[in-house]
Amino acid sequence: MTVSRIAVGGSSDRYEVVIGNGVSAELPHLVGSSAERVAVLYTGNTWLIARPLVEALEAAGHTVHSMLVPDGEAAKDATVAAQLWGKLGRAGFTRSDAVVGIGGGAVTDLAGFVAATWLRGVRCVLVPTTMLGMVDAAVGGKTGINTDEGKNLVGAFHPPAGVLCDLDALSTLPADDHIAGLAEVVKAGFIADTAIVDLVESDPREASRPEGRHTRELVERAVAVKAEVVSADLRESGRREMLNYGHTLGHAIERVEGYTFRHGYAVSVGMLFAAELSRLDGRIGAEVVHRHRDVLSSVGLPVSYPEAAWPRLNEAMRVDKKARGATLRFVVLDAPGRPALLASPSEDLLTAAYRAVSV
Ligand SMILES: NC(=O)c1ccc[n+]([C@@H]2O[C@H](COP(=O)([O-])OP(=O)(O)OC[C@H]3O[C@@H](n4cnc5c(N)ncnc54)[C@H](O)[C@@H]3O)[C@@H](O)[C@H]2O)c1
Ligand SMILES: O=C(O)C(=O)C[C@@H](O)[C@H](O)[C@H](O)COP(=O)(O)O
Ligand SMILES: [Zn+2]
Repeated sequence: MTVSRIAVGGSSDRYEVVIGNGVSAELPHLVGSSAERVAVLYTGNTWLIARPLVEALEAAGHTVHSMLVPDGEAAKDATVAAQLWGKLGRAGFTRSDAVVGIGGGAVTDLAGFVAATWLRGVRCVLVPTTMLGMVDAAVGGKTGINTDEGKNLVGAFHPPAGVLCDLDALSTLPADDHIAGLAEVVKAGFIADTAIVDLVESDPREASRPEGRHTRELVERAVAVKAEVVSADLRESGRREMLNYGHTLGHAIERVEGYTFRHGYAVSVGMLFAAELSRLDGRIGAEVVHRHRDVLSSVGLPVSYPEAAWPRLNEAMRVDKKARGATLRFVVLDAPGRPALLASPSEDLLTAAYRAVSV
């Protein structure tokens, strides 16, 4: 059994992302012996994965508090976080105790946020169970919840103590959720490691299946991209912004849809929009835009959105975290593998780019 270990962070906050089949068995070791109490956050869809891990933690001598949270984006809500703070308080969680998140990106974002805020920060271990969670959400220490005003508007940077990407978990993931995760994989390809794009292009059908022969390499390569970027710039004061490629429009779509549209799907449309912006700003040729459209649609990701939504999307983009005052800032490409920032594009440019991705 091959296990890959990708280091993230510097000397003071170093942790590993462990990738392989069966690696969630390492959970008790990562939680560590100093934690007496362990809160395990899971959803109805991840209980079968969480139950043996809860039993392993109990066998290791921890008092486990299993905490069911709502499925999907409904978990990333202030009322859910407040309920969990109440449970931690009533159970007497102290600074030596730990929080574990077992689920997709929504659960790991919530678990990280609760761990970051409880007593101003306790140990957190993440066991992502979706493709998207493994390649992106659980890595890098961005935690957060949504508000009515926008996506991830409340949160904290709180790196986990470790991340266990157990590829076995992907066997029960619905196909649409696997495909949504491929959007962040392709993103890592276009911003940094174009071998990822080559790999998906070489066999889109294989890439679309969790058990496909390229899955492990896609996870490893995307995690390596994220690890390298967040190790250099945890708090997003510069370089990390590249990981937001496709997210300015993507988050606006999620908000306009009331957070019912898969994050990965929204990012897919958002990436095509960012590619069109790059082309219209004279940075890349039409062939790079075609490459985006072809590779994203080849795995079943959406590449267009209704034209009539533009006024609402344009307004929703204003709360993007990369904005500075009234200045909108977009991650664009100078070439595949060379991201750049575009500040204050004109309304005409934005409208033209949207027209190119709308139906
Ligand atoms: N913090 C970050 O850096 C970061 C990065 C990317 C995305 N995100 C966030 O991640 C979230 C999206 O994550 P997601 O795509 O994993 O969605 P998700 O967490 O909503 O999970 C998708 C669905 O899959 C189900 N599921 C999870 N694992 C399963 C399994 N093994 N078998 C069967 N069903 C399973 C879930 O219950 C859910 O219904 C968004 O909120 C996004 O903002 C955060
Ligand atoms: O880790 C990052 O940095 C990213 O931007 C990764 C994104 O894929 C992710 O969706 C992130 O949650 C977006 O962050 P936000 O700061 O734009 O809310
Ligand atoms: Zn994302």
